Amino acid sequence: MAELVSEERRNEILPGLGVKGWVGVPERDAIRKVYMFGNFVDAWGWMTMVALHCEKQNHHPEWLNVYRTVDVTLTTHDAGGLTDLDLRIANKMDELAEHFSNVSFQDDLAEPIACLCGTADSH
Ligand SMILES: C[C@H](O)[C@H](O)[C@H]1CNC2=NC(N)=NC(=O)C2=N1
Repeated sequence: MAELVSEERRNEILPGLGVKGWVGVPERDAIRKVYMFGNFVDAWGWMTMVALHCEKQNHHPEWLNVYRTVDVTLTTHDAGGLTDLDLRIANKMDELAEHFSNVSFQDDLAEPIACLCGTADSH
């Protein structure tokens, strides 16, 4: 089974994801990003590309689409928190979003990603 990301690796990786709009989820060992695409078709197209990738990896996001926004939460249910699978999928999501013009992310989400540094120790 995939292991929770170590504190050392969190300190190394999470700040970079934070710059790209990923935040921590209150009370959960999970990361979240709200993408805003140019329109619904782009949002859905991106979700389709991501879904095929996730199915291949057998690792699936919690996500919600409303019109041109996609609110994504990543965590590994089997492990009860963040694993490398989540970090890899987060990077893949950002990479696939680059195929679209006029994409942004919501940057006023509450919880800074740094709050997840060290969370692995408490499990
Ligand atoms: C049986 C199957 O491998 C598991 O249920 C997979 C499927 N996709 C998953 N996705 C996520 N996000 N977490 C999991 O623990 C998980 N487990």
